[in-house]
Amino acid sequence: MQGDGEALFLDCVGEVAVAVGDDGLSFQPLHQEVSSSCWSSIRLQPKLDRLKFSDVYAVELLDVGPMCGPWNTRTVVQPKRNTEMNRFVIHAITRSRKRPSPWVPCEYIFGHKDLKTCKTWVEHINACINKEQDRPKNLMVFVHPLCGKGRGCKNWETVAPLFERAKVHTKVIVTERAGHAYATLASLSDKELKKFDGVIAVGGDGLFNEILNGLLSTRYTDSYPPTPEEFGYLRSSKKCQEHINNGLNSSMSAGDDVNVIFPSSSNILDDHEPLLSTTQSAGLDILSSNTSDEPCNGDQVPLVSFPNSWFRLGIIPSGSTDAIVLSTTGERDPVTSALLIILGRRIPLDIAQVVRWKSTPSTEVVPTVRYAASFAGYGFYGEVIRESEKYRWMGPARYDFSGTMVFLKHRSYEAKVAFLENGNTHSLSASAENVANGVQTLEYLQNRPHKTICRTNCFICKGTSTSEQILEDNISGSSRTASENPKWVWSNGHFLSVGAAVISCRNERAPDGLVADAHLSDGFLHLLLIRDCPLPYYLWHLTQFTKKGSDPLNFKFVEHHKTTAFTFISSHDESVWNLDGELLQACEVSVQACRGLVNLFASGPEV
Ligand SMILES: Nc1ncnc2c1ncn2[C@@H]1O[C@H](COP(=O)(O)OP(=O)(O)OP(=O)(O)O)[C@@H](O)[C@H]1O
Repeated sequence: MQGDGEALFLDCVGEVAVAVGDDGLSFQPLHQEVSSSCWSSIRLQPKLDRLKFSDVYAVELLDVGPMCGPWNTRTVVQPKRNTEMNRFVIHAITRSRKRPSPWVPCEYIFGHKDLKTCKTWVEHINACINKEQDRPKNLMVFVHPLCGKGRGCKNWETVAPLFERAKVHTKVIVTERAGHAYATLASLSDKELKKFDGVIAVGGDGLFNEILNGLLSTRYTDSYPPTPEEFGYLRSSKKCQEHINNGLNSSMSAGDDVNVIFPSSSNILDDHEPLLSTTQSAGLDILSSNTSDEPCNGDQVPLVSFPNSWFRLGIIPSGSTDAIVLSTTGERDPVTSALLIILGRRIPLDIAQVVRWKSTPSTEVVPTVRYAASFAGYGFYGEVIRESEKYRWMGPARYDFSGTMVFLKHRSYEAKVAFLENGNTHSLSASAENVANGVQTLEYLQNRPHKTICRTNCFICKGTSTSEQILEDNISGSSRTASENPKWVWSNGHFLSVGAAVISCRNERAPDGLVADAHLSDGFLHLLLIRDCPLPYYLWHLTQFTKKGSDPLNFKFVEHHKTTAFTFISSHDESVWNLDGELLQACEVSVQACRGLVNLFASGPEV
């Protein structure tokens, strides 16, 4: 099988010499008649002569069956068309050169007169693909049956055979209510969780957000976001201490005064939102072994903590909003996502940790932790989600309808925002006085930083310190790393919206996303403060998002700060936040970017 290779018959191509290399197979046609045009027959990539094991997800022995010669050569090459042979098939992926993002399953069917030869090839290729690192063997899959237009189950049925073929075991749970996935994961013992290589959401951003929160609620034990001194929650540490003393939190350590370690088990206190209610039993057999046989862990430190290098999350896009999938794979395609999962692709993802200190100005301070993978937004963004709940019967169209209603109300909210200014990171600021002037000046346009788009193998996310990166940082005026002495900068006034994008948040309405140059794992949030401005300017700003290559942040009433953390205070009674499309009532929050907190089955967008 090495060297010059063994002669096999490749369906639709003819006789080829197949050789096994370190990282894949190579094919050489044995007859000149097998021209390059034939090589690019329907099943193969143009001019493909090599198949990498990293792109192969299964190999199977087939029954004896017909093999076709080259479909477009005039000369008949041996053996003749439709000769019966012993066969085996290699299942792999293919991509088009023009549009590399969608991954398409393809088959290479090989034939040989001798069954034993076919069996030996299958065993050998299987051994090679089993050596491929990082492929999942056991996954927990949550299917949201009502997501999108009820596509969840159908999408899972479409991709499930790919997992079966690749021998990836799946434990499938069809969700019965909002909060089901959260409750299952939050109450799952670490011993049970460790049996899985990852969790997959067959749904939209909302289901993914639930899974994320269920996993992190008790397993991420780092400190709260930093807050400015003026925020004044020194008293909160006392509050947290009371919770610990009451036994609500077992893994808290005495940290600094303000930013104490306090995992979101405090969420138990809040039963108004499905995600925050953990008291309801998930009613699943996987929970039956929950605590009884958990190995004794003296320090009560969770066995599974985040970040870690082994566990991954995946999404089979099926929701009405699939911004996380679009921003991390470049496609909204269940098959592409399934193949990225099966082949074990990996990318770290920043997560926003959002601590709600108060839900309304009159309520007590009770810190509650939530996590968002794509976006946290207030004002317009929160109102659209709240309004859309009234029109659930409309399906996904409710977002357009409520967006229009909220836009026409043109409501602004008085708030104070403080963000950490990190040395060289760029800030494009508006001031309250000149918002009515609309777009930015020519000087701004000339000085604005160069955009570095996050792509597959993004050097900014990898954090490598290459000379190109230093050069790029100099050109862009931005820096990957936070400054050692960041300072708090306050921005007060009336805002139409306040939003923090963790990733670009591409979606079908906004092809470049909310922030085109946001990165998947650079450790930064993009804080967007939209000051009150005349309605037509706001409309102009919003419509810019729908055009590829436009600059929606190029308005004087828009502030854009690349930061690692911010704090928000509003005295508004009905303050609501939109976290990955899910509602959270909160008038005081602190937010921080947690760099690479989780890993995704993805390889970055090929944009
Ligand atoms: N079986 C279920 N019944 C009702 N709601 C569910 C169920 N399973 C999950 N949910 C909740 O539905 C919400 C939306 O889920 P998801 O994002 O997957 O779908 P979607 O179609 O994009 O939804 P939406 O349009 O409401 O954002 C999430 O908050 C999730 O917790």
